[in-house]
Amino acid sequence: MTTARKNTLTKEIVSQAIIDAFKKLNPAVMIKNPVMFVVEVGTVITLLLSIWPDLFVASTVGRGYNIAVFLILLFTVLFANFAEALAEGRGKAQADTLRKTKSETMAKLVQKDGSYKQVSSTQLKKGDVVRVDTGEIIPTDGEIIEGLASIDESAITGESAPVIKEAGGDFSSVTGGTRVASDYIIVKVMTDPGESFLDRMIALVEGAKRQKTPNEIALTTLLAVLTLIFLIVIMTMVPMAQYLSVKLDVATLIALLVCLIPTTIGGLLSAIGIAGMDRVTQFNVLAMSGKAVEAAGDIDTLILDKTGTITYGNRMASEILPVKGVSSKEMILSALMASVKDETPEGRSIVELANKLGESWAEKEYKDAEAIEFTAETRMSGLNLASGAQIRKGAVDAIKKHISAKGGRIPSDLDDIANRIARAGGTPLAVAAGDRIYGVIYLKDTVKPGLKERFAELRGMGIKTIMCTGDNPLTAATIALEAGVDDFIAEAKPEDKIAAIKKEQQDGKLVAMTGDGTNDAPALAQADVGLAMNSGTMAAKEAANMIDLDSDPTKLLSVVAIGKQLLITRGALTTFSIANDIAKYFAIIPAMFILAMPQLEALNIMHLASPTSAILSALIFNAVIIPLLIPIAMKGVKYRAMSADRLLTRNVLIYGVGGVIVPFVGIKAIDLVLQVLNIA
Ligand SMILES: Nc1ncnc2c1ncn2[C@@H]1O[C@H](COP(=O)(O)OP(=O)(O)OP(=O)(O)O)[C@@H](O)[C@H]1O
Ligand SMILES: [K+]
Ligand SMILES: [Mg+2]
Repeated sequence: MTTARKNTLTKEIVSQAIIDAFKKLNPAVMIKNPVMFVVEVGTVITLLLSIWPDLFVASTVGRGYNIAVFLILLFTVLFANFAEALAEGRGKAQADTLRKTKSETMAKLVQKDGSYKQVSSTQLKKGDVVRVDTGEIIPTDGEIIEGLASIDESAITGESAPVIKEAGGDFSSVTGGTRVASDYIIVKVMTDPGESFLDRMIALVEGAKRQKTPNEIALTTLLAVLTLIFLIVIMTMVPMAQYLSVKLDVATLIALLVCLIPTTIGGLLSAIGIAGMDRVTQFNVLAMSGKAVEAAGDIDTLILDKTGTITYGNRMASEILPVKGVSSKEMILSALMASVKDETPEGRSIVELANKLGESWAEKEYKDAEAIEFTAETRMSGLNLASGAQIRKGAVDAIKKHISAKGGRIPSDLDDIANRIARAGGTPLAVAAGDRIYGVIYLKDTVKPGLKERFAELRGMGIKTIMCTGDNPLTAATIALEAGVDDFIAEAKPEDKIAAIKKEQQDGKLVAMTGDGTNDAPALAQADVGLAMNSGTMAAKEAANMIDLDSDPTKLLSVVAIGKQLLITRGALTTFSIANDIAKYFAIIPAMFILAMPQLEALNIMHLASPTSAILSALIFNAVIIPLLIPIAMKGVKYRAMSADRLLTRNVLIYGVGGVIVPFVGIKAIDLVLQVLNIA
């Protein structure tokens, strides 16, 4: 698994966050966080009370008390703003590193007449065609339409090993900012200026485009409702106090309100969200929205493509086997003829092998032949010669159908040869010319290491893995066994992948899918979380809501872990925050009514020194708990792959019970300090 890029909190990020904390005091900004907005209103009122203590009612406490309450409330709001600013600051730093890779480059725009015109990469529009030679930077995201080259993607992925990219097939898309290491390529620009994946990643990480996620909106609403309820509770206290002929100071009422509303989670909520998104980008995954990251935390089923995901995918032809009655030379030649115009990696590897086996075919022979492109629908490719002869290669069942339709017969040993290849986990391609099948090509593929353990880990989290492949059942079964997936679908057409996703979704399951090919695009769009490989086609990346810049589909497991961690962190701190408030009842209520109802002394289990000290201690604790929890909010609670309910009980214990106990200790400690300093 790619180690996350470390994101240290530098001095300038912290100092900038302090400045931003003050800037965020602007009510127009604060209103977005209802809980903290109420605290800000309270701060303003206590400021007025510090100037005119008798503003509302004749004040029974000194000006000093009002000033103390005002200052503590001001810091409560500043601490909350600081937490958010810190998270944003870290995101901005991350965006700056990304922006550096988007260096401004000159590009060779291919004109209509074939000449090149030097333009700046920022002027390239969707549809433009540029030529990139060895050593040059690819100016923006696009698809290779001509040529083959090795691309150094280290600027984006940090991996220095160049990857082969070529026109056609699933490895044809290139990302702006990467460099052509050998040969040249002609690239069709696929994104408008400012719309490239990097631009979107930067906008997202900077929080500019970070719209609230469903989970966050729900929680914010809950917190707003809680705040409203406590506001009403406090309002009803005024007549009650009058009835008891107890004089209640406005500053004390505001202090009680702020202690009771969920300011701890209210102050940390956005920091948790921003930090969660930030963790995703640290894993080199570009998430289109926070929603996608959270959905990843709730995934039940993972649908994985075989070729290029579970296996390395650069399937190479390793043997060319004739059926009985066909000479090896004839078979090799027909395999060559079926592949000379096949741009896919499979096709190229067959030509290479045929050439190595001593066969070649003069270009003039097939120059005007019609190329039949491979598609996931037909699962065949080949040539239609000018003479009318048709040469095909493809999935065995597809070729059988093709030959039977021509009235040809199926060789008796075809299945044995094909099944032997499939049982070895290879992909057999049958080859036919006219109405005759000549033999089978053995496309070799290998399963990526370490998958078995990762899938077992997912199973531990209650996530089911399904391998979905266009390949034949035997090959699929062999690979599925070797990779250790829970289930597989063979000979899957794109609509079968979508059907599999819809079936799971109908069972109320959230489905995540990785893919890289164009035939994966519709399924990636249908899935709740679609992770496209950066090496995949643009169509796949456009359809997905996440892109893995390292093109490592097992990265989805990290994304799932991050998504889960984000949800758990938010849940844990909310539990802590609510639990937190219980202790404050014991600190403040007795303090407020002790004079009228001495029997309330029984509630003063912390034996706080005096009513004012009790209230100030609770208020100070309520403020400092926010910065104290910033590290957990930013790093996320420790997350280990264990079953969801075990994890839940663990967190309820720590943050629930902890949330009740900690304030008692904290408030008592502060009360003692206040005594020592004999402030109150
Ligand atoms: N270039 C090609 N020419 C002819 N047939 C091909 C070619 N590439 C693949 N095939 C055949 O088409 C089948 C389906 O290909 P497809 O890419 O949809 O699935 P896959 O690559 O085998 O597996 P996955 O769906 O996991 O990518 C392959 O199993 C193979 O038999
Ligand atoms: K509170
Ligand atoms: Mg494929």
